[in-house]
Amino acid sequence: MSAEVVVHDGDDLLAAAAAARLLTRIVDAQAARGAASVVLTGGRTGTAVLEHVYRSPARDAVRWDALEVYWGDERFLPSGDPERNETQARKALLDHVPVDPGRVHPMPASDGVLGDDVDRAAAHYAELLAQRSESVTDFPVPTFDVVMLGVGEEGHTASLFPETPAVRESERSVVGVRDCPKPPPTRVSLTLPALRTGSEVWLLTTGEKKAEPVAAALSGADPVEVPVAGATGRTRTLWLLDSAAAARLH
Ligand SMILES: O=C1O[C@H](COP(=O)(O)O)[C@@H](O)[C@H](O)[C@H]1O
Repeated sequence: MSAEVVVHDGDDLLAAAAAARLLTRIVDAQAARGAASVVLTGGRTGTAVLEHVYRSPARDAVRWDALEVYWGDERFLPSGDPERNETQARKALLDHVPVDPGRVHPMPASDGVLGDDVDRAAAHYAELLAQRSESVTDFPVPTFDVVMLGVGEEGHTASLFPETPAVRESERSVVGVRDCPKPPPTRVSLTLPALRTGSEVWLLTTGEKKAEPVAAALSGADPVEVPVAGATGRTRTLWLLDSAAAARLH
């Protein structure tokens, strides 16, 4: 299945349009199944999308108490740290809508009950996903209606960086990641096989620095070298770009 690419004229327009898509996808899934499940991304674009969801009048069409929320990756920092993807998502949206706290599933923090062992944190999140698995796919993770992901300048997605054991992982759904080239160095990430269980995978990114990895991924790069090239959805892979990030596409 080929990827779809939608290019918007500017980062704010991209975030607004992606927010509209996300609201529609959640409402449709809830109408069909009574529930919806999303995987959030960190980063500027992913957070801007959540801010737009919060500002949209259509947010009231969502049954927030019937939404399962997961994360694709997390910076392994103390709870509440402003650099945590969870903290940013809560500030942008989750603190302002009536989500069911029992359905919001942040990755562990480095000062939590599991201690500061990132591998233990990853195993714990993998167990949480396995317990919520509905066997829609061969991998022990829940049904994800939408997996939202960002793109790093060197082609990383979630916290899967080029040429690392994490991007090569094929058995586990969640891994601890150390020595990341982008700070903070220690992170927790879903693996490519886990991300690929998503019904729809959306890659959101903006800016000229992302043009090269975007072009490489869409030209069929090896995911070990350009991890975002390996992030595909079961029914849809959708790239949502601004003009600058799309500049090297032909
Ligand atoms: O560190 C991270 O960065 C990427 C991309 O972020 P951006 O600000 O360049 O859009 C993000 O996808 C990932 O979740 C996050 O942990």
